[in-house]
Amino acid sequence: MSVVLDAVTVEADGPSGPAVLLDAVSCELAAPTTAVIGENGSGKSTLTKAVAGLVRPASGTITVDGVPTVGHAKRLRRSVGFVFSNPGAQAIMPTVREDVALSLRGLGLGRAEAAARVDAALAEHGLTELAERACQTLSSGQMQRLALCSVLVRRPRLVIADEPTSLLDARHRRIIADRLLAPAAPQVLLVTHDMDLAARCEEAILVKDGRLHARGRPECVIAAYEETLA
Ligand SMILES: Nc1ncnc2c1ncn2[C@@H]1O[C@H](COP(=O)(O)OP(=O)(O)OP(=O)(O)O)[C@@H](O)[C@H]1O
Repeated sequence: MSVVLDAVTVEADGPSGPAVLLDAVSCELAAPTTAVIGENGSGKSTLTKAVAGLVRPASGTITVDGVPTVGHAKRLRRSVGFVFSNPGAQAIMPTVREDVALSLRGLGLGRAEAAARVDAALAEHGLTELAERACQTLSSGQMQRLALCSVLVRRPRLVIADEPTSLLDARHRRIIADRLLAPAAPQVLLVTHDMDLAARCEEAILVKDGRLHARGRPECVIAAYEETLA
């Protein structure tokens, strides 16, 4: 899918008038995997939330495969999945299985097909044994795997994941990274502070002070990031 940002500015109320969180960002993101890197507070989450239609630009436009993100939330939800950086906020159903199953509502699947898809997704994310557990009893890392599972089970064409491996142990970090970056996986827009993970993407962008500071091969963008930190 082609994600096109054209002069996107995002503002929020600040103590002395509107604060600019994103400042006239323009780019096209069409690589199978794109890493979004940058310092804390640089605007990475704001940018990805705007692409998912969760944040409304003050000016400029964003289109996903030609569909504007503003005013097309329902259509966007069919093809774009968003994994939040605080996974606890994402689980809404009492049990793990119910939470994953809820994601399939509205897709028109038969009961047996939906149940099979939920079982397969739970197994892929190492959650089978936790299927009947109350979501709120999961550890942070288990909750993060549930958040990703609940998004991927819908088979979105574009997955936007905000630091999806930040709470995982080394084994699960590798499993989830391999899954997200697999050739047959959906297109991925990945916010991360893990430079090894960023380096495995096809492309990277560097956000600095709400602006697009660099874009290109991950190794070049990571080098540009390191220069800004020097
Ligand atoms: N609703 C809001 N109101 C005011 N300021 C906001 C709001 N949302 C975000 N900000 C500010 O905008 C800036 C960018 O935030 P954002 O969450 O996009 O950063 P980030 O690059 O994802 O950071 P991190 O790496 O820490 O997750 C930060 O200074 C943040 O405090």
